[in-house]
Amino acid sequence: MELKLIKGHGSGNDFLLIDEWTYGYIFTEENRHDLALALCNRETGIGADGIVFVMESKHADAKMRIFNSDGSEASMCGNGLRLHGRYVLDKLRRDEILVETNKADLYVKRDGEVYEGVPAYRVEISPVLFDLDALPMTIGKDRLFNEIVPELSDDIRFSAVAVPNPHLIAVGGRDLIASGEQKRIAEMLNGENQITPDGVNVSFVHPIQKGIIYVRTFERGVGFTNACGTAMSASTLTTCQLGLNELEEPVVVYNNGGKVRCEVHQHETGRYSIDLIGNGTYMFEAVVQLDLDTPGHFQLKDQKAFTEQTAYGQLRKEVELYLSENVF
Ligand SMILES: N[C@@H](CCC[C@H](N)C(=O)O)C(=O)O
Repeated sequence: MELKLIKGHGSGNDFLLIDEWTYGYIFTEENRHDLALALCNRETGIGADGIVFVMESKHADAKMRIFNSDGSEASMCGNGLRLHGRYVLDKLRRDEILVETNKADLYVKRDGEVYEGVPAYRVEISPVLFDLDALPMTIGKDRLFNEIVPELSDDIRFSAVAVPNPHLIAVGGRDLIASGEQKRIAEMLNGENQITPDGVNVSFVHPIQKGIIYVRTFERGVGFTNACGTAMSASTLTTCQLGLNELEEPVVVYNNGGKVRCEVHQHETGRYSIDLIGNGTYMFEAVVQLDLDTPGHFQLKDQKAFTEQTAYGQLRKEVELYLSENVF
């Protein structure tokens, strides 16, 4: 069959966008898993952190499903939702839509520019759950906020939150980022283990100054990525709870692939939601010729690059300079 796709990214977290809805592709669950494994491989495939599927929704404007590069499905993806949302906003010629995801219906809105020539999209990150059962995480307690978990480290404090995909967050100085501990702990928690049997996204956060943080994430199902939208949202929330940032105030979040803005809201019921605002940039479109039974043997045809990457390249250069002066 011939499969049309767009490769794009949110903060350098790159995805293949496949529109099942418009093109009427019929996939089984196994097909989606196999496509992610085959096409996301950076050596033998096209290369990406995951596949974002655009689907029809029975009650919302569209539906998103996200598969990590290892073929596993995630319940949510913040950077992927911006890319998906941009595609659907353009398709429906709207400024705001509601997107069905695995566990919630979330809004996506156009929101000015994140940088000159780089349009921004605001997406809702919700629900926010603190019970460790929601991750799941088993350490003999119900919640984890800024505490040492002896099974993980003697001196790094962790907080856990599901948005609703699972996140473990440590906040500290430049030495924490440079420690090498993130890889060790994340690999342990994403291998066979009793603490996080489904794996977990692990982020190390460096507060640069009030209103500005840096986040690096080891993603479940992928490994280190340039950025993870749900992780940056969850990390901003944790810094607010620690008193380092303010609720309702924009926080600039630097990452290895660019920067976004996050705003944490607390509602009357006490529940939190987070707005994640950043780019959804297209890199190229192409047609993939493959047999769904053997997606590893594919042919990439009619590849056409989008020029909008140039403006993003400028943003990225500025971010690299900022990070070299303030983080590394
Ligand atoms: N990069 C994503 C999150 C993708 C899913 C994650 N790896 C998981 O398995 O939970 C984002 O931008 O949020």
